[in-house]
Amino acid sequence: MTNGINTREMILEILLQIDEEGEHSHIAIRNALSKYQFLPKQERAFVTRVCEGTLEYRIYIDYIINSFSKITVDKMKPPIREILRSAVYQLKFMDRVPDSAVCNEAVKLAQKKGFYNLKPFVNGVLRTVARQMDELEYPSREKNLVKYLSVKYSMPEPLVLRWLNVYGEETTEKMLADFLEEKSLTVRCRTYLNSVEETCESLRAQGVTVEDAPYLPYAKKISDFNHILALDAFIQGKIMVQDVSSMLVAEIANPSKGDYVIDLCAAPGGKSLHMGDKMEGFGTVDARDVSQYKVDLIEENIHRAGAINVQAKVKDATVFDVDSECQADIVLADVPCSGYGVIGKKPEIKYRSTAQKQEELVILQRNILDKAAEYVKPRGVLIFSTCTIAKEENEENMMWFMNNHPFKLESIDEYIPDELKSETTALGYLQLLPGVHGTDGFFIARFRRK
Ligand SMILES: C[S@@+](CC[C@H](N)C(=O)[O-])C[C@H]1O[C@@H](n2cnc3c(N)ncnc32)[C@H](O)[C@@H]1O
Repeated sequence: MTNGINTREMILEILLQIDEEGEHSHIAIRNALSKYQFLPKQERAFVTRVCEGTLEYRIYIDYIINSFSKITVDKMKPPIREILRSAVYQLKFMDRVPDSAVCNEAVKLAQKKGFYNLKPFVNGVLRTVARQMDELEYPSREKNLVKYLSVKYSMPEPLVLRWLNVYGEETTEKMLADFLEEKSLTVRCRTYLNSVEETCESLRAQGVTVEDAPYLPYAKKISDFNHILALDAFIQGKIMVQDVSSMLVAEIANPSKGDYVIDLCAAPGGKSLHMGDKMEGFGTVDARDVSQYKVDLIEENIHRAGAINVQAKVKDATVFDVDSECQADIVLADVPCSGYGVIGKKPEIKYRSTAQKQEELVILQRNILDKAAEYVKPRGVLIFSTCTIAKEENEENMMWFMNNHPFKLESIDEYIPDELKSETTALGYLQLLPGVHGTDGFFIARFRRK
């Protein structure tokens, strides 16, 4: 209990919002923490870790609970289920709170939420878990590889199976392990108006640890800070939160100073602003997205960056815009996708994916690519990118596009670091895999209009 706010209750509310109301985890956590701004740093960190950890390890945790409870997790009332899950996360993965306190707090919370008669059940399950979880037998790797990987890395079986078929056992396991790794935040130091060194000095002066991120000299990993909103380098627009994989998009697009660039799915504006910076304030980046809410996010970033050559507009990329026909030197189609490449940052993605959603996404992506093709000038460039590792959304869409539009793939080797060059980059595309390339999972293809 801190200043009248029960952190366990906060955790429960956040988890229910994510699971029952479908909220994104980072938004549910951010909203709850900004409501209780006076919470000390340590308590904020505790709430964040328990929420994120409970979500990341849900399948693993449910396996433990189901091994000791007569009622399986899927039959429990949602508040009881989340109270048990978050308590088991603390018992299994955190040393900060003694086991007995974890159990007592969970029982008290169940009572407070009106489940007086379930107090003995919550108490019984948690005390048994605390006593016996280390002797629990997990699925056998030899007998059932899919189930073993699913429980160990808390990944739904259909996704494990799909990746085993595409990427094989070794790569799949590397990706699964990487999704659960805690990572520092990656930022792009804007080189257009400041030197990287000045920006790093400003960060270090505020106690931030700054390390090199892979591949790009202006990409840095930052840690040891309480809130990014309090960092001068952030307030002054010297850094943008962006994964290296996403920075590679502007490298591969390689815009020239006076270009006209259309970014069809731009919010919150990471790649638009990067391209604007590479154009050193000249030319125009038309940053579009489907709703005013999304465009407001781009505007916020344009304002913070003080970017003069990026403009944000509401425009639905599935609706043909006659005024843009054959106008752009470069079109970026960074399309909405399944997001499997960023499961490490948004763990709820793994529990929400279905085959039907995936099929609908491919239809939407092709619809957007059809329009994107029309906006590229003759001999202009189209960049197609996603933050996923699904072949249907990446390579298969790329092949479909080439077969249906007057474009050809073009080598990206001159725009990327040597470590990333391969047979596919010589052809014109790059699939980055988590745990293999040290970035989020990401796909980028570069086409030239004939
Ligand atoms: C992968 S995100 C874009 C990230 C962005 N390019 C960046 O670097 O910050 C995909 C975006 O597509 C947008 N989107 C979805 N459907 C759209 C549509 N029909 N027209 C335009 N944008 C759309 C979503 O709102 C979302 O912001």
